[in-house]
Amino acid sequence: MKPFTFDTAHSIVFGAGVSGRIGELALQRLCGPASGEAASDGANARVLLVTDQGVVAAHLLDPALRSLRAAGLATEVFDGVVADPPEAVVLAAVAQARAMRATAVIGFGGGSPMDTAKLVALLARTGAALGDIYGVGKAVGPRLPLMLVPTTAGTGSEVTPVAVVTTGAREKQGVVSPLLLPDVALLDPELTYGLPHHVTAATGVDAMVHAIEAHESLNPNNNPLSRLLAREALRLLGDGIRSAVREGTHPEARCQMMLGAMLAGQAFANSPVAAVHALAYPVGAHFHVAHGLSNALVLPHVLRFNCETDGGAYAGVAPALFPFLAGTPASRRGLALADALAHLIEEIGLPTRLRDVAAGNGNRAGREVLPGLARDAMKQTRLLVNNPRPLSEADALGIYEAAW
Ligand SMILES: NC(=O)c1ccc[n+]([C@@H]2O[C@H](COP(=O)([O-])OP(=O)(O)OC[C@H]3O[C@@H](n4cnc5c(N)ncnc54)[C@H](O)[C@@H]3O)[C@@H](O)[C@H]2O)c1
Ligand SMILES: [Fe+2]
Repeated sequence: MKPFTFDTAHSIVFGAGVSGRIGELALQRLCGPASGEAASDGANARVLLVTDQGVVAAHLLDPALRSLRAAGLATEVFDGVVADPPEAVVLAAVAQARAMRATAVIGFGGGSPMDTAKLVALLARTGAALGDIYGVGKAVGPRLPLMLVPTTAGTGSEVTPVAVVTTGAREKQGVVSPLLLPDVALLDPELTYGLPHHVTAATGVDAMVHAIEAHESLNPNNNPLSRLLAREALRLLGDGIRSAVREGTHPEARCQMMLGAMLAGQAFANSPVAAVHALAYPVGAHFHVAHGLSNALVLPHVLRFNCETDGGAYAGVAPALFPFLAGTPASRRGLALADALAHLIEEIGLPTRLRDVAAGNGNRAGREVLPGLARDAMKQTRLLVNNPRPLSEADALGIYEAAW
């Protein structure tokens, strides 16, 4: 067996309604002596809670703020995060943290607020410049004590060492460092009850892609723990997604989605994703569609491409997501998985063709944009090296043509 490393959040707290205890947990885990603070009664603690307007409008914050203040923690809110956060937003949040001399940071929302909070915890403490820490292992600590509270079930950011920032009109960069793993990941499925059905669907597919790509990743650190977690993630996500989309307050389905997304996050945090994400990033950037939907649009086509040279690809992972595929011969399971996913994506109400998003949402692009997308996808070498099959620019264009 190959040696491997597996990192995750220091502590994971999961349960329906558990965010009502956020004040008590923050006091114990972010303000005690373990966090480097002399006082453990919260008297000197100043918490910055990082979130976005959608989370505020959904009234998810009020109980959390009451709980934090009841625990005696002075708390300020930064609610200026936007989806796919640009550098300017991260810097504005860092400035607020510095101005209030924050002693701890809480990220509360989807991947966008959680990623922003990770960078705030790091930059507010060290004074480093954001531009200097893009890439793998460039960040230097220490960081402020950090808690992450997801309100979508998709990115798994609460357990990944990654923060993604939009750096130009159409480019994203990642900061990758174990320093970004939080002290506490607090998972309360009730926070997702009001998530709109299209966000539930898109973020749920994002989580599935994390698990599928982690399981098959060519990364040298692909490991048995990640594969085990990926299969369990897919079992939970496959079981829960239709009910969660249809009936947002379905307690069991929301638990399955939130736990499944977190397990998928743990899997890909230690066995990184590949070509589906590499080809999804340009789609999101050019057509301004959500991360999960970008993944859904290219997913079946990348899987079919990967199966062309290896009929047995995905044979181990397919039945975890779709138990009926256990009866399909291993040599045909990968293609059957691609077909079943295409069907599921349509069933949960997501657009299925690139041309659907290229022509809507304020966009007017025709298929002449596809070579530009293929060129941009090739910049994601960090991800492409993990793909089970080598992929050229011509291959990327072929996949976009198939997805158009
Ligand atoms: N760090 C990582 O490991 C990682 C992994 C994948 C993606 N990402 C990044 O995460 C971001 C995407 O995150 P996301 O898909 O969670 O979306 P998001 O955080 O951008 O949120 C999407 C929308 O949903 C709303 N929302 C969130 N929770 C809600 C709730 N409970 N009820 C109602 N509305 C709610 C938000 O206000 C927002 O409008 C992208 O920037 C992507 O690059 C990070
Ligand atoms: Fe993703």
